[in-house]
Amino acid sequence: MTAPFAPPALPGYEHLYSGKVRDLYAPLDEAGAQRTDRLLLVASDRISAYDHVLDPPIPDKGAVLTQLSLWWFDQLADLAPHHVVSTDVPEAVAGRAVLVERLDMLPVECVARGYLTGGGLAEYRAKGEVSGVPLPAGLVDGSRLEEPVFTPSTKAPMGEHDEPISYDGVVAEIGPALAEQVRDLTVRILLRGNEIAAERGILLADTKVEFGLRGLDLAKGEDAGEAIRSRGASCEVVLADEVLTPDSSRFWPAEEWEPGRPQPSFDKQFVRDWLTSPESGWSKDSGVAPPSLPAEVVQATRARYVEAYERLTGTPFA
Ligand SMILES: C[C@H](c1ccccc1)n1cc(-c2ncnc(N)c2C#N)cn1
Repeated sequence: MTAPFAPPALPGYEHLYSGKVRDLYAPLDEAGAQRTDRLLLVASDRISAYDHVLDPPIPDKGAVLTQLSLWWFDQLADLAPHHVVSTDVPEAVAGRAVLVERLDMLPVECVARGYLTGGGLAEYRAKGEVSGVPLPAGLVDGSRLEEPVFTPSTKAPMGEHDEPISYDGVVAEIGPALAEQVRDLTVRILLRGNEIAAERGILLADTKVEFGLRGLDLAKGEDAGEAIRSRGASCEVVLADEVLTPDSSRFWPAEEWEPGRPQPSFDKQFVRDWLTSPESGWSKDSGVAPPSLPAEVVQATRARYVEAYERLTGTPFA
């Protein structure tokens, strides 16, 4: 795997954690201690495909996806409160970072699928259902589902794949009231997202959102899971992380939708096509890091991120 791109040191912040494409920091107080009420969520220009972080980064990808997520939080504000506090962030990450309220995160990756593909399609082909929800016979890759299906998974440790869990598994984790609330919210977020995106020529096949709790007030040393199960139902559920971006959702160009085959990705198709072409000299089953992307693939991919932002928001990307 290509050496991961080191997240920038940010004076006044402590780097906590890096995912494939995002970095998490804690703001420090005057005494240099971590603030416990805020986090800085930074979107890098890194892009991943076939489980590899690719090289080079895509210029402006972090900023485009941050600005898109902020726009979606506004579009969804009537469905759920969100965690965004401010976009007043260090110059080094201007436009691609958000100061957020630190929440007690629910240990569930909340996924809703409006179209059948990927892991959901594989489960359907094996069992005729997905996440315990029976589906009609005869569905194919890219079939639109009558209504979105909630297909949650557990949060896997860094670098591992999330494990699908049943709705009952979610109930066991966070209690029946919260489970119902996050399932309904996740489905409504995808429906709203598609109402808006479809008009602009983009289909959101599926999305992953994360929720946190406001008001849990964990005592020192208290087990978060126990507290969520016992008191979580009386807390406020807050939409966190990023929302309805090409990194958290499958973006498909609507005019190319054709059930019965893998759908082209709105944003990652140039990368996938090049990496799987003879020109790259790479094989996705090789287990070795992919070669660096050619400049024209980088630029074409940047243009697709910008195009998605401008189509959805109706605003030029500055
Ligand atoms: C998965 C995501 C992540 C982001 C960036 C880099 C790696 C992972 N993450 C989000 C929190 C988090 N924790 C407490 N309160 C919050 N408001 C949030 C948020 N968002 C913890 N991890």
